[in-house]
Amino acid sequence: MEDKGENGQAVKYYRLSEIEEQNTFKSTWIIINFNVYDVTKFLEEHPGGEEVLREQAGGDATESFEDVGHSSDAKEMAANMVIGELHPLVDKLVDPLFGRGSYHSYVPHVHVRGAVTVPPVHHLCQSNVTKTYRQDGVHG
Ligand code: HEM
Repeated sequence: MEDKGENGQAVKYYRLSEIEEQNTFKSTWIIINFNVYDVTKFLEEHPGGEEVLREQAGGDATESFEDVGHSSDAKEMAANMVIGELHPLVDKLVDPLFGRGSYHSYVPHVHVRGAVTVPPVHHLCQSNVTKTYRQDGVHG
């Protein structure tokens, strides 16, 4: 699926299942903040070592990336490795409470358009909260 990004350029969206397959030395992708990074060529150059990247291969590395407190230089380097974004629709049925720990970080991106999966109730509530104000000033 392609779409227009903020700067008008085409954005490539990858399904989680596609990303999960890219976990080999031949092709190593990671997700950070819904962006998909191809770090295959960077493995050996990574100052933190290739092992930490390999451990996150095919999955969501947002938390580990943030925990390290990477410098702004590191963030710039990462920006050059972006190949696309995580697809906004979750394509797998994952138990929201007992499944992968990283599931929750995908949830805010989920738009329910007849999708196979339903975000946890509290997220639905958040997006459905609407306030109506009646003309007599009483909050409905
Ligand atoms: C595209 C993604 C990444 C890029 C471009 C990147 C880049 C860098 C750079 C430039 C450094 C040197 C220190 C700094 O400038 O902050 C560094 C250190 C480090 N990185 Fe990454 N990194 C990436 C992803 C990750 C991930 C996903 C992890 C954890 C799983 C990780 C773990 C570390 C660790 C442990 C260090 C060493 C910190 C230290 O020695 O104090 N990095 N990384």
